[in-house]
Amino acid sequence: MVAVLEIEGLRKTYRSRRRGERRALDGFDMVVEAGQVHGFLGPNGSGKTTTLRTLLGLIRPNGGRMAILGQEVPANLPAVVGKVGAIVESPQFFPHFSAQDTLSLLADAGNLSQQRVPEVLEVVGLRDRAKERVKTYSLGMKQRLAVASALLKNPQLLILDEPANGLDPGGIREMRDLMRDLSASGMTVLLSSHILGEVQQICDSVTIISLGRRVAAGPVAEVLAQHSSGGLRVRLESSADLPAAAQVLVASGVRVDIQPDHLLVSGVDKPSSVTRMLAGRDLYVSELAPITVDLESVFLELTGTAPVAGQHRQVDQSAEVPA
Ligand SMILES: Nc1ncnc2c1ncn2[C@@H]1O[C@H](COP(=O)(O)OP(=O)(O)OP(=O)(O)O)[C@@H](O)[C@H]1O
Repeated sequence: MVAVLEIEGLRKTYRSRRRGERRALDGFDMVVEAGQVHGFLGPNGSGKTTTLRTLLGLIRPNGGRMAILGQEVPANLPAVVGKVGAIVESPQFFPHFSAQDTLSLLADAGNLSQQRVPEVLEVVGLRDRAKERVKTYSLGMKQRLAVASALLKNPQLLILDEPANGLDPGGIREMRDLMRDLSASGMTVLLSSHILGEVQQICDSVTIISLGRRVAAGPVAEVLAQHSSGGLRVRLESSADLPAAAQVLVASGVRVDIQPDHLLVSGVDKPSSVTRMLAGRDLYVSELAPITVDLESVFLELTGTAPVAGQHRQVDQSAEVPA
């Protein structure tokens, strides 16, 4: 696999009079391979936008290295900038311009073919409103215009910060299909999002950032598997047999948690051994299912941001740099 994007040991410290020196990125690493839709996930303030802005040369890092399409950036940014489309934070458009005029202007400014304008308007579903002023657009329509502007140059790498922001459920689904189509056409997509169910459906791979450091990365299925307990849910034909079944399993060295209508079993090599052991004692299994984890629970565990009853979590992910 070819890496379209590589980040190693990226560091960024912000200085302000009020808060002193704060570390937003603390040796962050990320690799995005060609043709993937890659999810970039992290709690508020964990360093995602700082990473993307640093990558695009908008802010200067304090250390580490980055490469886009094999070119070290920011040094070689001019050589790759034409192959990277990005929306980082909500872009602002002239409110009195139509989508068509906006894109036409951007195409001119970027020395791109005007033919791309109707093509991208069609792709993002704005064709029928293309001649109306941007100030009459809904949030979701402005978001679609932003994606259209990033697609104008038919980039090899598309970077989208919260692209589903403000989209209705139909729009979210269209955005999902659009990203799949773009990826199928060979484009690599880096997608920063907080909608984890969506990320789990769209993305091939993910990087999770917390406190300016990578806490997980890899294909979505692998990240989920690494954090799955490997446990099983076991139901019996009769719930009255659960205590007896638990005794049999515990005696064979398996960990068992008795629930009202099933057992949670962990530490089993082969699920079939559970069925065999219990059937040998005339206890019959009616359901044996692996306990699955989703991206949201993995994210909450790894970033330590699961809600705690009675507490209001304060959002501050940057760390104070010791004097
Ligand atoms: N210009 C700035 N000056 C000072 N601190 C900043 C600046 N920009 C960002 N920070 C701080 O850096 C940390 C990381 O912010 P960043 O915007 O990268 O987070 P994020 O992961 O994109 O968050 P969100 O999910 O809320 O968009 C935060 O603590 C933020 O307050």
